[in-house]
Amino acid sequence: MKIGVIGAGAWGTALAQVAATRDRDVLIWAREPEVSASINEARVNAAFLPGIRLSSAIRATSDLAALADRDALLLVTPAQFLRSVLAEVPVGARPIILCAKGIEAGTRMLMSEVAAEAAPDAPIAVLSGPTFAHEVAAGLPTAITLACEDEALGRSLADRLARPGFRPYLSTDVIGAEIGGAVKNVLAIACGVVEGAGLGQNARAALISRGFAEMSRFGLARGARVETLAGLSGLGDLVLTCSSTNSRNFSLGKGLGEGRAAADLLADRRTVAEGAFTAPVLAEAARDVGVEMPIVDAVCALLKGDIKVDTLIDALLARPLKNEGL
Ligand SMILES: NC(=O)C1=CN([C@@H]2O[C@H](COP(=O)(O)OP(=O)(O)OC[C@H]3O[C@@H](n4cnc5c(N)ncnc54)[C@H](O)[C@@H]3O)[C@@H](O)[C@H]2O)C=CC1
Ligand SMILES: O=C(CO)COP(=O)(O)O
Repeated sequence: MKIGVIGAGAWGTALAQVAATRDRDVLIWAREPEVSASINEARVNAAFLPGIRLSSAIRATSDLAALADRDALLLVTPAQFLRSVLAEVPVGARPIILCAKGIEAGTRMLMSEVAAEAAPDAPIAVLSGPTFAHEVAAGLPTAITLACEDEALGRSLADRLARPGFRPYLSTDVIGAEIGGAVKNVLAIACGVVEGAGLGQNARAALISRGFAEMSRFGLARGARVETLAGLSGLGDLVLTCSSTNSRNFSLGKGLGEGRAAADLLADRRTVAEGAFTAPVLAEAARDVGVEMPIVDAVCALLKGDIKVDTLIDALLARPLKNEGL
């Protein structure tokens, strides 16, 4: 199975590196010609994954047509660009593995729903979990969920990607795997705010727990399974991303917590903080299914610049007491 990777940001590059540990022919599409050149000539992705020496089995191209000979495609552009990129690739009936974490603005669609529209004949899998790209590319031990409704295809894709240090766990719950990854990015912004505002470790733990309750309420309303939400792609990724400034979403939140404006923090960024795009569309999607997500609403308000951090924290803490259950 010849693997093609579409998107040469940090995560696409790390996944190409994973595929290339056993495979002598991995092709990655980079939107930026200078990134293709850097991978092909210097064996490094200086723009998006600096400091990692890349396998000589990875070839880069900036021509999407070059992916025509690939047997399976990993889609690793940011979520808001999945549809436009798929429109340019004649995917046909080749399996696609969706790796972006987000919800499409405007349509409120999950990535699998976008892909089903844009590449209707392609079998779909989702790859999502606690996976900082730098650690994966450096070969550090990592576990991840690979969800595919077709169990036999899921198994063959997992076998194709698995390495001793990279363990896919199989699931058939595509929606559940996607919801965990999309929601945790917004919650990571909230945890960053707690850090930036100096609110302490108790507050961070409370936010992870109550954030998980929000993720679960929304996930269950959308048909996700409990064990997926409590697994690698849900709780696992929530804990990782809420714990470290290695997360772009957590760092964005930290800046907000320190009182900086979202517009300033987001201006001129080359790397993506998906939670900033997901937050408003997630809040709308939650309202569609009648689910309360107060932490997500708070992140939206902060990103819009509608409210100051102190006022927001006071409002969250003043909410009526309630039962802990969902
Ligand atoms: N970096 C990480 O550790 C992980 C990232 N992800 C997810 O992978 C997805 C991609 O993130 P990263 O690789 O980190 O990106 P990145 O932040 O490293 O790079 C940004 C990417 O956006 C691409 N881009 C910019 N404008 C574009 C356009 N108009 N059309 C298509 N692509 C465009 C750039 O070419 C580049 O590949 C995101 O959804 C992210 O949440 C998932 C797991 C881990
Ligand atoms: O998804 C990730 C880790 O699983 C990466 O998180 P950030 O996008 O916040 O850096």
